[in-house]
Amino acid sequence: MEGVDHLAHERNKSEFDVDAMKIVWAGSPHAFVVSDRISKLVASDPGFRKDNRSTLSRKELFKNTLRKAAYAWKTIIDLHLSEEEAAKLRFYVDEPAFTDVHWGMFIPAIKGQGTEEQQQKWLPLAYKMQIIGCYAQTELGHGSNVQGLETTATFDPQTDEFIIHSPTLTSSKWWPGGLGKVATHAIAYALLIVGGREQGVHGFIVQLRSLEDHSPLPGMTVGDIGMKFGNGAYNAMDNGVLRFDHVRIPRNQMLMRVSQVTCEGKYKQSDVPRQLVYGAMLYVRQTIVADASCALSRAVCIATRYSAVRRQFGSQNGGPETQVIDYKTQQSRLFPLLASAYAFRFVGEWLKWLYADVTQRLQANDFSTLPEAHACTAGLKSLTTTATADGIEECRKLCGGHGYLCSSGLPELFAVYVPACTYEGENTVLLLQVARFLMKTVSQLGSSKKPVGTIAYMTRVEHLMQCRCGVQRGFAELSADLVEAAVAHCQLLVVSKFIEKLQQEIPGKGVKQQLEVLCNIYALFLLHKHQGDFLSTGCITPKHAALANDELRSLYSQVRPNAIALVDAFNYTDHYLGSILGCYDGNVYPKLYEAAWKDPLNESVVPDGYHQYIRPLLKQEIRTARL
Ligand SMILES: CCCCCCCC/C=C\CCCCCCCCCCCCCC(=O)SCCNC(=O)CCNC(=O)[C@H](O)C(C)(C)COP(=O)(O)OP(=O)(O)OC[C@H]1O[C@@H](n2cnc3c(N)ncnc32)[C@H](O)[C@@H]1OP(=O)(O)O
Ligand SMILES: Cc1cc2nc3c(=O)[nH]c(=O)nc-3n(C[C@H](O)[C@H](O)[C@H](O)COP(=O)(O)OP(=O)(O)OC[C@H]3O[C@@H](n4cnc5c(N)ncnc54)[C@H](O)[C@@H]3O)c2cc1C
Repeated sequence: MEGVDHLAHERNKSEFDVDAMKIVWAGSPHAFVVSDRISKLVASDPGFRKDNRSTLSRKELFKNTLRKAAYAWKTIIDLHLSEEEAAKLRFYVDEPAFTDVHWGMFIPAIKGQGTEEQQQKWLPLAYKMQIIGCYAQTELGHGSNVQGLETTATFDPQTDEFIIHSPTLTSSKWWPGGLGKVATHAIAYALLIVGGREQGVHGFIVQLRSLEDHSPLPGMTVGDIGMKFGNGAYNAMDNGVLRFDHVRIPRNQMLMRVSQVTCEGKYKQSDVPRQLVYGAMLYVRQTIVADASCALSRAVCIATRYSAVRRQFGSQNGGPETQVIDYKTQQSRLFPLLASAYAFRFVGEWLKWLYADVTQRLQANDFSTLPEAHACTAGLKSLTTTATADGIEECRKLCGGHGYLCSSGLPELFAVYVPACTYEGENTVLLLQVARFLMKTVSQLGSSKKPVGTIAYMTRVEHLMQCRCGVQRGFAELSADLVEAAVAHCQLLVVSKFIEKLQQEIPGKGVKQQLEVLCNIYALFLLHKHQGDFLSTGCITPKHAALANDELRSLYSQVRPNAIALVDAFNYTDHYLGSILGCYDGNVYPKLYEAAWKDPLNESVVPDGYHQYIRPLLKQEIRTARL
C-alpha cells in the first residue's frame, strides 16, 4: 500500500525523543541542519540517481561517475556551498570517485608537507580543480613497506631538476585512485638520491597529463589497473598504474617542509620529524574512522527495519507470525552492531578533535603527541574498519535471502567498504604499529617518563611493570599476541570515549538513557566475546561472566521497543540508503516485486540466446547446433 507507514507501530513504541537523538548523532544542531538539507537536495535531484549502478558496464559506470563529479562540482559552485556542505554533498552522492583522493590526500599532502611557497603555488589551483591530483605512493612490489619503494628521484645539479624513474617492473606505481584516467598531477613518493647517496622516501609533485588534451606527458606510461571486487561499487574509481622513464621535474617540486635539497645538491633535514612525510595518512585514517560509523549505521538501519518487517514462524491461532527482530538470536547479532555504530560515531568525533589538536601542535613545532596520534589513528582505523566490514556482512545475513539481492543495498555497500581494511594501511600492519607504541610505553614504565593521554592507564596495570624489561625482545615471535593486545587497547579507547560522551550534558527526553543502554551493550558484548581472555587473566570470575551475559539479555530487551527509532535517528534518506529492505515506510514486498521486473533480463519474455542454446538442448539438436 503506497503512502502507508508499515513501521508506524514500531515508531509509536519508542521511549525517547528521536529528533534530539538526531542532533546527538549529527554532532550539533548546526551539523544536523546542514546534513539534513544536503541529503534532501541530493535525494531530490535526478542528476544524482544511483539505483541503476549495478547494471552498468565498467565504461558506462566510469563515465557516469565523471558526469556526477562534474555535476556535483557545478552544484557546489552554483549554490556557493561551504567546504562543510560540499563534503556532505560528496557523502550523500555516495559514489567513490577521483575527487576523494584529490580532496582527501593530494591537498592534505601539500598542506602538511609543502613549504609556504609551495602551498601558495599549488593549493589555489587544486582548490579550484584547475589541476586534479592523486596520491601515488604504493607500487606493484611494495605497499605496506613504504621505505621499500623503488621509484627513484635523482637530483641533477646541472639542470636543477630531479629525474623520476621506475627502474623495475615492481617499481611501477600501482593502485593510486584517480591515477588511471583522470589525474593531471600526482604526489609521487620516491627514493631520493642526492650526490649518489640515498636519503629515504620523499614526496614529489609530478605533472602526469597535458592540461590541454589530457595526453600523458613524455616519459609516462599510465592506465587503469582493471576491474575490482563487486559489480559497480569501487569500479567507479580509476585506480591506476604508472611508470616513469627518466621524467624531469624542477627541484622546487619536491615537497620540502620536512627536508630540502639545495641547488648545490646539499640535503638538509629540518628540525621537524621525518614522520611528517606520513602526515597525509594520519589525516585520512582519521576520516576513515569517522566514515566507519556511517557505513555500519547504514547497514544496521537496513537490517533493523527489515527485521521488524519480516515475519517467520510463531503464528498463534491464525494470527500474524513473529517479527524476526523479536527472536533473541536476531537481537544478539543485531543490537551489538547498533551499539557499535553509535560507539564508532563518538570515538570518531573524539579522533577528529585529537587530529585537530596534533595539527595545531605540529604547526607550532610541538611534536610531542605525534606518536600517540599515530597509534590512535592507525589502531582505530584498523579496529573500526574490520568491525564495520564484518558488520555489513552480518547485516546481509540478518536479512536472509533478500539480503543477497543487489536491491537490498548490502552487497554493494560491502564491496565498496571492504577495501577500507586494506587501503590506507593494511589492518594487521597498522595494529603492529600500535603494538610497537604500547611496548615502547611498557619499556619506559617506572622511568621518569610517565605515560599520559590514552596510555595513562598503563601505570595502573601492575603486572605490566613486571614484564617491562623483556618487551623489546621477541617482538616478531610474539607479534600475533601483540596484535591482540593492540586490539584490546583500541577497544578500551572506544569504550572510554563512549563513557566520556555520556558524562556530557545530553538534552532530550530519554536520549541519555538510550545511549547508556547502548554503551553497556557495546562494553558487555566485548567482555562476552573475549571472556576467555578475561577469565584466563583473572580479571573476572566465571560468576562475573555469567552476570554479564544475563545483563546483556536484559539490555537487548530494553533496546527492542526503541530499535526502529534508534536507526531513524541516523536520518538517512531512502536515496542514501539505496535499499528496498531498509526503506523508511517498510513497504518492502511490493517494492521488491516491482524492482524485479525492471531487471534487464526481464525486458523480453524469451531470453536472448534461446534459439542458439536452449532450443537445441530441448530439441535434442545439440550435436548439430552452431555454438
Ligand atoms: C562524485 C561526487 C564528487 C563531489 C566532490 C565534491 C568535493 C568533495 C569534498 C570533500 C571530499 C573529501 C573526501 C575524503 C575521503 C578520503 C578518502 C580517501 C580514500 C583513501 C584511498 C586509499 C589511499 C591509500 O591507500 S594511500 C597509501 C597508504 N599506504 C599506507 O598506509 C602504507 C602503510 N605503511 C605505513 O604506514 C608505514 O610505512 C609503516 C608505518 C607501516 C612502516 O613501518 P616502518 O617501521 O618501516 O616505518 P618507518 O621506519 O618508515 O618509520 C617508523 C617510525 O615512524 C612512525 N610512523 C609511522 N607512520 C607514521 C604516521 N603516519 N604518522 C606519524 N608517525 C608515523 C612509527 O611509529 C615509527 O616511529 P618510532 O618512533 O617507533 O621510530
Ligand atoms: C581500493 C584501494 C585503493 C587504494 N588507493 C591507493 C591510493 O590512492 N594511493 C596509494 O598509494 N595506494 C593506494 N592503495 C594501496 C594500499 O594503500 C595498499 O594496498 C595497502 O597499504 C596494503 O599494502 P600491500 O598491498 O602492500 O599489502 P601487503 O603488505 O603486501 O599485505 C599482504 C599481507 O601481508 C601482511 N603483512 C605485510 N607486512 C607485514 C608485517 N610487517 N608483519 C606481518 N604481516 C605483514 C599483511 O597483514 C597482509 O595480510 C589502494 C588500495 C586499495 C585496495
